[in-house]
Amino acid sequence: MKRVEIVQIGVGNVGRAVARMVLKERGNWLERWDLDVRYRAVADRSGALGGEELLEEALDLKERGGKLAGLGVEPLRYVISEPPEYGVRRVVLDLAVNGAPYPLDLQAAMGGAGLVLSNKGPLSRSYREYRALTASAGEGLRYEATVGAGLPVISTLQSLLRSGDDVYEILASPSGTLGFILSAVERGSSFSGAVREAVERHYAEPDPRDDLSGLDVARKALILARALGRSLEPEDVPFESLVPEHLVEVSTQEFLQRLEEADEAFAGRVQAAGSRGNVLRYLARIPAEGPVEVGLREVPRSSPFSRLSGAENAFVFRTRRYSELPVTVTGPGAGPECTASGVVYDLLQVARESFERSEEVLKRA
Ligand SMILES: NC(=O)C1=CN([C@@H]2O[C@H](COP(=O)(O)OP(=O)(O)OC[C@H]3O[C@@H](n4cnc5c(N)ncnc54)[C@H](O)[C@@H]3O)[C@@H](O)[C@H]2O)C=CC1
Ligand SMILES: N[C@@H](CC=O)C(=O)O
Repeated sequence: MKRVEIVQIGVGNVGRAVARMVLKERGNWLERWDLDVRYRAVADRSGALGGEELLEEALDLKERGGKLAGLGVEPLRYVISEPPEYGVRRVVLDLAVNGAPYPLDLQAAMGGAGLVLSNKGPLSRSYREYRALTASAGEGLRYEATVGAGLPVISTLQSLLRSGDDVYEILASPSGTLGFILSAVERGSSFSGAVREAVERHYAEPDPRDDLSGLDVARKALILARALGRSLEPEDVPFESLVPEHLVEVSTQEFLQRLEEADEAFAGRVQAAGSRGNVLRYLARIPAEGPVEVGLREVPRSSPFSRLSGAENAFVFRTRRYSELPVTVTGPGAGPECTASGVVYDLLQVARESFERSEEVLKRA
């Protein structure tokens, strides 16, 4: 039997969907691939809860907004520092937000653990830190869910590059939240109502201003650019904010309460574009060379981006082999269930490939 242990950082909307999917599906993995997947720990900001005894209770507690500390935790760094039992493969799932887990991700990767990310933070720090993480994790790193949630975006890009194609540029509408808000306002919803709905559907980042400011799109663009082989720094991807100036500094709670203050101006922008026969979409252009562009664009109704609705994303890959008719990946680009699918697929790939690699080494010895 091939034994795998998960250390999961982050038990938010995506984290809980992943844990529930693993608990539901793992019987099939055991039957199909002889893969025995268990939780070593789940962690939030208050610490790491070991084992599976209290896992269901922990998921319910987090759903209600509680902290794992209430169930008894140890520091996550202790769990990461302690190697798994002999023969057990560890996979760390970083499903937290922003860059804080980076040192632990790096430590885990250096210790030989697999690393699966939906968190864009660790891959969108300085280029030096990006290289340190990707070089340490090697083939054990997967990050499909960081761009386009469960859509096959990173894997499409990698398969184009690995098969020897030249990717000239990627054009994308990569924000579920901004796509949802812009298409809802086009249909007559208020900006405030659309933002609140994107939050309720768990499309948005914990602070929705990280979506509205363009930061989340810029991070995705940086991840794609780096996957294309470009050694860019975060400041090489400037982005255009849609957050009203006077609501930048207030708390998240106050921001959500005062959203109505932005309704009129936002509706005005959308209507102005409409009167010219266009729609607004928040887009990214990632060329193989030259500046990466991220911002709000007015696009004609004939553009494939204008047809996107709700949390739908689109990624258009223009390459040497696909120049006239580009490769396009489209579908829902946000939401806990879709994102969890991407994470769980990566987890299985990392785990199975890790066993395959060691079988090859044994065969050669
Ligand atoms: N919600 C979505 O549709 C998608 C989300 N993502 C990414 O997945 C990640 C998780 O998203 P959600 O679950 O929606 O957010 P969330 O806010 O519901 O959950 C994040 C969790 O991470 C925990 N956390 C934050 N910093 C931590 C740290 N240093 N150590 C341990 N735990 C920490 C928080 O306590 C929180 O429970 C984010 O990075 C997000 O950008 C990616 C694709 C789609
Ligand atoms: N907040 C993000 C979630 C996925 O990355 C989005 O809305 O696209």
